[in-house]
Amino acid sequence: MDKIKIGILTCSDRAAANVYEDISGKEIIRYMDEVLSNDWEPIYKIVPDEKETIAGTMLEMAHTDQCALIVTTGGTGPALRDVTPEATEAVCQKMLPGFGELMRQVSLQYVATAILSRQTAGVLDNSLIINLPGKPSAIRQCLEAVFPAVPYCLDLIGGPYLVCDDSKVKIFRPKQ
Ligand SMILES: Nc1ncnc2c1ncn2[C@@H]1O[C@H](COP(=O)(O)OP(=O)(O)OP(=O)(O)O)[C@@H](O)[C@H]1O
Ligand SMILES: Nc1nc2c(c(=O)[nH]1)N[C@H]1C(S)=C(S)[C@@H](COP(=O)(O)O)O[C@H]1N2
Repeated sequence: MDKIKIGILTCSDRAAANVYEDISGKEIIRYMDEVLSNDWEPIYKIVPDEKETIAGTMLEMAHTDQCALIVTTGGTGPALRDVTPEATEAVCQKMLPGFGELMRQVSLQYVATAILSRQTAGVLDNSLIINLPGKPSAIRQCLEAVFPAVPYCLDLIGGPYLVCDDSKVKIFRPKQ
């Protein structure tokens, strides 16, 4: 069987310019390695905070690389150059606002500034895109909150059948 492809997209001017090491993107890869029982392969890219570049990379990951899931980090805040949610909205046919709502609610337990993130999620053809904040500590906090619903979402959009280590994530698939 083909490996499931997952896009990891770090949106950060400074990580793209090698001012700092991209810890957050690597943390997303580590999380997927820990929880997924499927054979999977990361398609990993770091781009600056440019809406057209981010949107173009999302389209490439979805259509050319056939990524079932695309997880972004960074660029979700209120600063002028934070445009990851705008890029996500530009390419998605459907938005899934519940992802952002839950991630902000969970993040508020850790930082009062959680409300500054405009992180969202949406469906681009057969791919699910999820935005995470840039802070390395936010990655696990946010993914743990939403991941139980991710496999069923992929089922509904014609993606691959995800299986997780039950001791790490309790996947929820409603009975059909
Ligand atoms: N990908 C990352 N890897 C490691 N640390 C990061 C990353 N993204 C953000 N950080 C850390 O979180 C802090 C706050 O992130 P900030 O919101 O300013 O980043 P950003 O908007 O994603 O990146 P930039 O401003 O370079 O485009 C940064 O100063 C940095 O210490
Ligand atoms: N879980 C979690 N969520 C978080 C944070 C965090 O440290 N942990 N940082 C907040 C802050 S300070 C900002 S400005 C916004 C947007 O961050 P971004 O622009 O790096 O995406 O995410 C927020 N959400």
